[in-house]
Amino acid sequence: MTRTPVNVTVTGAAGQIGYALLFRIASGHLLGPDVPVNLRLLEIPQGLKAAEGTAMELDDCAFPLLRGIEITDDANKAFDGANVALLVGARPRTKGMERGDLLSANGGIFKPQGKAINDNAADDIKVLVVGNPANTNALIAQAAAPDVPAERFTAMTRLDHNRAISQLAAKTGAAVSDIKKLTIWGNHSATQYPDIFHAEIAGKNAAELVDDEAWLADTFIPTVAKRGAAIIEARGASSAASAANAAIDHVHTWVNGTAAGDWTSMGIPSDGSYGVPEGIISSFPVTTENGTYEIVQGLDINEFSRARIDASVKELTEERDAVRELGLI
Ligand SMILES: NC(=O)C1=CN([C@@H]2O[C@H](COP(=O)(O)OP(=O)(O)OC[C@H]3O[C@@H](n4cnc5c(N)ncnc54)[C@H](O)[C@@H]3O)[C@@H](O)[C@H]2O)C=CC1
Ligand SMILES: O=C([O-])CC(=O)C(=O)O
Repeated sequence: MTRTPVNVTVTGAAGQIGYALLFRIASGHLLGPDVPVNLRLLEIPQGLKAAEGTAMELDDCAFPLLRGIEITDDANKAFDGANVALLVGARPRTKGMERGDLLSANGGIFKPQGKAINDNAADDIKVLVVGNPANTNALIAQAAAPDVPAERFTAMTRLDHNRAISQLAAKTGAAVSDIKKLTIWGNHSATQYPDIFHAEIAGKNAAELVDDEAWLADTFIPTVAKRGAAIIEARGASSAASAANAAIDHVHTWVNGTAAGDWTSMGIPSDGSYGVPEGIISSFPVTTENGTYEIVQGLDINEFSRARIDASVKELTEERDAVRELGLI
C-alpha cells in the first residue's frame, strides 16, 4: 500500500542543525522506514541559496522516502499542510544582548511562525521548537496559534535527557540501553534539573545504586546542565549533530510511542502537574502512545528535587512574564 507522504517543515534549514537533521528525516529516521516525506525548508532570504545547496545534496542521496523538497522564505507557504514542524531557526544571543533583547528578537520570529502554523498547517500538526530559548519560543508560537490545541507545541529537552543518560552510564558502567525512566524537569537552560531518583539501571533504582549525593549535586547536574556551553568551548560551535539527533528522537518517540516500562522528557504546556504553573512550557516525564503524550503522574518528589524543579520553573515563569510584558503572548 502506498502511504500519503507526511509534510515536514524545517525552519533554519540552512543552519548547522538543519544540515545534520534533513538527511535523517529524508532517510526515514524521523517517522519510520515506511513513511514517505515531503520536506518544506523555511529560511530567511540570506539562507535560501545555502538551503538550495542542501536540497541538491538531498537529491543526490536518491532517498526512496523523499517525495519532494520545497524551499521558501514565506512562512505561510512553508507551513501549508504541515503535519510536523521543526522550528530550529532562531536569533542567537550576541555580545552585549540583554535577555529582554533576545526574547524580543525571537518573538519577532516565533510569533509570526505560530500564526502561520495556525492559519496553514494540517489539523494533526505537531510542533517541536529547538531554537533557543526553546521553551519560551514554544510558548510564543503556541500563544499565536489559538486554533491549534496547545499540547501540539513542544520544546526540546531530549538532548538534555540523552546527555544525562550518557553521563549516568559512564558513572555506573551500565549500558545506555539499561537506563530507563530518567527525567529532565524545567527549562532547557542551566537551571534544568536532570532527576535520577526515579530512574532505573537494569531494573534497580539509579539513585540508590549511585548512592552519592555530592556527585549528583556537584558533578552530574552541572555537567548535564552546562554541556551545551562545554561543547561550544570545545568545538568552537554549538551542538549540532547531537541536537539534530535529539530532535529526531523527540518526534520519533512522540509519533511512535515510548517503550513499555520507560518514559522520556519533553517540554510541554503544563497542566499544573507537580506544582508547575499551568500554561508554561516546562519539561516533564511523559509517556507517548498513538501520537499523544501524557505526563507520568504520582512520582514522589523529595526535597532535593523539589528545590531544583522550583528554581527552573521560576526561571520559566520569569521568561513568561517578560514576553507577556513585551506583548509577545
Ligand atoms: N533545544 C536544544 O537542545 C538546542 C537548541 N539549539 C538552538 O538551535 C538553534 C539553531 O542552531 P544552529 O542550527 O546551530 O544555528 P545556525 O545559526 O547554524 O542556523 C540557524 C539558521 O536559522 C536561520 N534563521 C534565522 N531566522 C530565521 C527565520 N526567521 N526563519 C527561518 N530561518 C531562520 C538562519 O539563517 C540559519 O541558517 C539555536 O537557537 C541554538 O541555540 C542548539 C542546540 C540544542
Ligand atoms: O546554547 C546553545 O546554542 C546550545 C544548546 O542549547 C545546547 O547545546 O544545549
